[in-house]
Amino acid sequence: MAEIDRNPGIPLDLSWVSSVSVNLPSVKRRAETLTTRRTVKKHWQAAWLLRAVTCIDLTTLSGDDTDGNVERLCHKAANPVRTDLLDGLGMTEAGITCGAVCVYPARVPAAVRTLKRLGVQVPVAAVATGFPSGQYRFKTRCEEISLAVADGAMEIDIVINREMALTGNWQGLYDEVKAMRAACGPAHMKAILAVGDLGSMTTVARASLVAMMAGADFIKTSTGKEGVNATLPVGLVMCRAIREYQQHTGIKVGFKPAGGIRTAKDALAWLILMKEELGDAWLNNHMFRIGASGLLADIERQLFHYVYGRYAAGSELPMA
Ligand SMILES: O=C[C@H](O)COP(=O)(O)O
Repeated sequence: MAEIDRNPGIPLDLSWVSSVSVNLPSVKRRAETLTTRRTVKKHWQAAWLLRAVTCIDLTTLSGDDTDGNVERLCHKAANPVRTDLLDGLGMTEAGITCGAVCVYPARVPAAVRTLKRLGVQVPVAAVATGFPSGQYRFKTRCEEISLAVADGAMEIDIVINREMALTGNWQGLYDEVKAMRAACGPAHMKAILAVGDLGSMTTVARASLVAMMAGADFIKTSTGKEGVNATLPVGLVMCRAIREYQQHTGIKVGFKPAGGIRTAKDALAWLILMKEELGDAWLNNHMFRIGASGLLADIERQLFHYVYGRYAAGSELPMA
């Protein structure tokens, strides 16, 4: 993401924040029609799926992560699609990689080392600030950011303080996110709202705005650990907040749905949402990421089908 502009943020505008409200039935209706009114034509699907691959933050966030499995993840992020499939699609020279590798702070050194050894420009994203709950002291949450940046993370996925959003303490939330943004230094910051914890779509829309006002370069739906994670209706509300922020400030903020996105069909639905609500400027990995631990396997299976006309046996796509 190095070459794109950052979001410098703006002063907190409380009257704008409190003026926001969401009409839930109309959001649901719109989300339902998104994938029925518009589909991706068969002969474009492989191209869209390859685009989705380049937008994946290939993720492992498990208690039993080791340097070994993080190294394997980095190899996969550097070469996400088998060479024969790329040959079959005429994309051998396209240099397709995932958007980033996303890991816990303790795994950043292994990820940075491995990607450097592989010689690919895939950034390492670290979750930080007491991910996933954020229930830690402010000082240690900020220190986690600085340590991950010092270890070479170029992107930081912070979690917001849910209590502040739930109680409408927008000034407190703004101050925290702004301080986190300062701790990120040159690293790009994605603000995870943990939408499944926020109780209402209006709170999601207001928290989206406050995070952007405080300087978030991306807003992200979920940690993947809440009961409800990325859904199209919530994505729609967040994309509209991004659009409103751009209309008022001229600043483009990126979007990252994450949590439970597992199928090629899901990936296409999220791309359609981006195209319909934000336009082509968001159809790239500078402005759009999909946080996922298990999505790539299904995309590779669909690409195999596209190239060979049949689905692969498990043994034919072992890396997936
Ligand atoms: O930030 C990424 C999420 O933790 C990934 O969630 P997932 O494991 O459900 O794909």
